[in-house]
Amino acid sequence: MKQRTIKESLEFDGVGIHSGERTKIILHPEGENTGISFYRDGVRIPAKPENVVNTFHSTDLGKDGVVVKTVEHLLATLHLLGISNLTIEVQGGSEIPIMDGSGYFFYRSLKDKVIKQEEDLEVLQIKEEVRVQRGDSYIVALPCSCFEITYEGEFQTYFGRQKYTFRGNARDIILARTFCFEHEIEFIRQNGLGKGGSLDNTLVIGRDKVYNKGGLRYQDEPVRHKVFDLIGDLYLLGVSVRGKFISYKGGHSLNYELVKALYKKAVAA
Ligand SMILES: O=C(NO)C1(CSc2ccc(Oc3ccc(Cl)cc3)cc2)CCOCC1
Ligand SMILES: [Zn+2]
Repeated sequence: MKQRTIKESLEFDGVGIHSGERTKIILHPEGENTGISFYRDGVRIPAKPENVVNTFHSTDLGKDGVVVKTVEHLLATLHLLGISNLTIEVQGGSEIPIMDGSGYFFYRSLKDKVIKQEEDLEVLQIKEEVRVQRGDSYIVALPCSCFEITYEGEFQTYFGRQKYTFRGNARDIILARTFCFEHEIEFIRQNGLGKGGSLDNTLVIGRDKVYNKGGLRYQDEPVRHKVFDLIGDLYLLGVSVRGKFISYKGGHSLNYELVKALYKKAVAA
């Protein structure tokens, strides 16, 4: 697979779901082998595992005291489009705009601007089983020439146990929004998070219904979004990944444990 960037700079405006800050991001094309970096307040923060500073309800990067929050949905969209050379300049706030809670607005604007470059993108091929576990949550990476992700969640409320397997088609997950349970909101807000959260950018799930007027975009929207999150967190590896991933109740923290384990193996290889 060839490396890719975009043919011209692109801007997105919006609110950060946790900070509530209004932020503008400007995506700039970059040459081959540059990788993906965020740029804020004069600091360049490569999208790499060593720059992860928080994984509680989002994946945040930081370097030299500068933080860029909630990078996962943009990284997932870039991963799906195979864009691997880009600088994301962050102006105004510290958080990537949540848009409608899914990758749709990023994907819609980016997909027609992708350009192939000369050099190949490195591929990380899973050669042996890698497993990370925390409590009863686990993620297993297995050898496969494919790129396949299965997520199984135990959702309180009427969703109960849901399972979804992604086999590579962006359209199957790009509309899946971030979500929360109505009874979680108070806790999230007490922790100073969710200041920009609303029914416009989050699927809010009650005991026996969703509060969003339009209802669900897919009947299993929450598990599809969890797959989308893992696709974003996996892109911190900065390469194309080949393997079969199975996540049982995983989240950003466990995704990050897996990324560190894979990164360590890849560097050792
Ligand atoms: O998508 C995610 N990460 O990328 C998750 C984000 S959790 C999350 C939960 C709630 C929030 O604030 C809100 C406050 C009030 C309202 Cl009305 C709506 C939202 C904000 C965020 C969900 C899937 O599991 C991983 C975490
Ligand atoms: Zn998410």
